[in-house]
Amino acid sequence: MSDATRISVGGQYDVVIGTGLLDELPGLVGEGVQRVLVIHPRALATTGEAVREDLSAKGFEAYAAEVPDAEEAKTAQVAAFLWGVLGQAGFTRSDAIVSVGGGATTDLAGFVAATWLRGIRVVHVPTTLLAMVDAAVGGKTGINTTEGKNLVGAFHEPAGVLCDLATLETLPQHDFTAGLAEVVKCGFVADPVILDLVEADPVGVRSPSGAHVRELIERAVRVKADIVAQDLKESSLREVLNYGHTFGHAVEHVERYAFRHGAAVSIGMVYVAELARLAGKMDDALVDRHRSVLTSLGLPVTYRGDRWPQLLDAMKRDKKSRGSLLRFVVLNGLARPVRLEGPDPAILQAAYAEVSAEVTRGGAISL
Ligand SMILES: NC(=O)c1ccc[n+]([C@@H]2O[C@H](COP(=O)([O-])OP(=O)(O)OC[C@H]3O[C@@H](n4cnc5c(N)ncnc54)[C@H](O)[C@@H]3O)[C@@H](O)[C@H]2O)c1
Ligand SMILES: O=C(O)C(=O)C[C@@H](O)[C@H](O)[C@H](O)COP(=O)(O)O
Ligand SMILES: [Zn+2]
Repeated sequence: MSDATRISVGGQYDVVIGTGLLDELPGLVGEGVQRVLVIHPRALATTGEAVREDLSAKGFEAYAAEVPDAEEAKTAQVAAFLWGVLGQAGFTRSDAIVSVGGGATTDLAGFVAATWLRGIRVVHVPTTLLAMVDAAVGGKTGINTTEGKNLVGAFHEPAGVLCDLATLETLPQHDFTAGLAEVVKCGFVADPVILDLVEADPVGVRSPSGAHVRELIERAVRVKADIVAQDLKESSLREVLNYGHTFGHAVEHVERYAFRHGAAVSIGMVYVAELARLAGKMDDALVDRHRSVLTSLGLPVTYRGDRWPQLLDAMKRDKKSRGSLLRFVVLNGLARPVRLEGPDPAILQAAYAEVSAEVTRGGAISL
């Protein structure tokens, strides 16, 4: 009997969580589809080829394209390479893409699916914790430009998301830990039981086989599914999923993606908690809870203190900005997200001092 959990995203598609799910892939790719392109990163060459062979055995004209690992894949050049593959193989509007990989791969493959012939079918097979709980769900796709993170993209929902938990077994520890940052984010913005579960067993949840890991994945997916079902195109509510990302994306950009996304978001959540405290919206205990939960998982909560002009510049290009107005998602108490618009530049910098202070005292935890 299947152990799968199915979480519907607004009745449009399901996120399936379990093991041995690949049998479901041909059905999700769809009956009328002739050609399928499996897009996978270098690190998953064997898995990507196995998926391609399986689809081929099921009668599809199946191709595979290898892309660079991690953030190096999210470029216009790599997207153009994939458009070339699709063009040469003659992909039509009734053909499909399957992504097999982490969030960088699902973002890229989703973007290529959104733009090829103005939109073809895509199925995501996320293989990192972060991609399962966040990137593969909700239809945000994108690539980076020289100026910043995810600056080019489209909303393009998948036809389905298959989260095979067995794939997490080969994920390096630091990537699994980075994914926990987005799980914790869901705890702070919407589902505090997530925080209780992490606090009850911070060591156990750092392993894919940890007792509460599946529940954490399911809870985080439910948070995301519930929000994107109400506001796919981020006209308002969806912005809460960007908690910690204004500063986090700036760190990623300034560090030229040497930090994993989840690690940068971890620092970004502490930054925005400090900002909320300075704006009179968050008490000390909740700020401390950010630091203690994230630190207990081995996530970083500090950043070097000598990058303010670059960080501020990068934050201005955040998608929540409006004109010259910086906008942040902050918490006005646990699971009560609100907007903080155009904060006083003095508290913006003071919050930075709070996350950078510890670097000089004892050194940052890095991932
Ligand atoms: N679209 C969204 O809603 C959304 C949400 C969150 C994050 N993101 C994006 O997701 C990206 C981060 O995703 P990520 O943390 O999954 O990182 P990633 O995709 O960069 O993957 C991390 C590394 O793990 C490798 N890998 C993937 N699966 C593996 C496995 N099972 N075993 C061994 N190695 C494996 C990858 O090749 C890569 O080197 C960022 O670009 C971020 O902007 C998008
Ligand atoms: O789904 C969303 O909406 C999110 O904001 C989820 C984030 O975790 C994710 O990193 C997203 O890619 C950020 O989007 P961006 O619009 O700030 O580029
Ligand atoms: Zn994120």
